[in-house]
Amino acid sequence: MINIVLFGKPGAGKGTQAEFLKEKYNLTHLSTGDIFRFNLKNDTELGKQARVFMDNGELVPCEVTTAMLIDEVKKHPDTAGFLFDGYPRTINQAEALDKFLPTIGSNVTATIALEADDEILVARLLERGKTSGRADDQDEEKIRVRYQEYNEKTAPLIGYYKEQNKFHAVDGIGTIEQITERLTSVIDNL
Ligand SMILES: Nc1ncnc2c1ncn2[C@@H]1O[C@H](COP(=O)(O)OP(=O)(O)O)[C@@H](O)[C@H]1O
Repeated sequence: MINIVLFGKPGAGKGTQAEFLKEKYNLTHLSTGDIFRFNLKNDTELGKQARVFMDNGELVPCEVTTAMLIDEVKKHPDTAGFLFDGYPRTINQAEALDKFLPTIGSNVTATIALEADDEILVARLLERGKTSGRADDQDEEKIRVRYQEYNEKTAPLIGYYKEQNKFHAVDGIGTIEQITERLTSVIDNL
C-alpha cells in the first residue's frame, strides 16, 4: 500500500493535482475539504458540526475531522493506497494518522508539499471564489484566517515529516502538466 500526503497552503493546487495522481497510481483520493463540503451541502450531523468553523476559515476540531477521516479510510479496504489531501493539518492529526494506519497494516509513505508564494495563492483563491461558490474563497478576511491557521497549525508538520525522512517539496508554480510531472518524479523515486 502506498499512502501519499499532499501538503500545501490553501490554493496550492492539491485538489487539481490529486485528480491526476489518483488515476496514475490507482489511489483513493480523500479530500477532507471535499468531504466536509459534501456534508455541509447535505446538511448532515457532521456538516452541522463543521459549518461554523469552515465558514470562518478555521480548522474543524481534530476529533471531528479524525473520526471522519478514519471512517472514510475504512470504506476502502481493498485500495492500492490513499492520497490524503487536506489531512493531516495539525501535529495532532499527523499523530492520529501514524497511530491509525498501522492498525490496517500500513503507514504514510511520503508527504509531498506544493510550494508557492502567498501573494500568488491569495489571487488564485479569489479567482476560484468567483466560480466555485465557496464562501471561504470569496472573502479576503477569511482567506487570511486560513493562512494564519496554516502558519500556526499546519506548517509545523514540515518538521514532523522531515524528522521521519518523509518530506518532499515540489515547486507549485508552472503549468498543471509541469507540476504533475514534478510530483510523479518524486513518487516514482520513492
Ligand atoms: N484536516 C482538517 N482539519 C480541520 N479542518 C479541516 C481539515 N480539512 C479541511 N478542513 C476544513 O475545511 C475547510 C476547507 O478545506 P479545503 O478545501 O481543504 O481548504 P483549502 O482550499 O483552504 O486548503 C478548511 O478551511 C477547514 O475548515
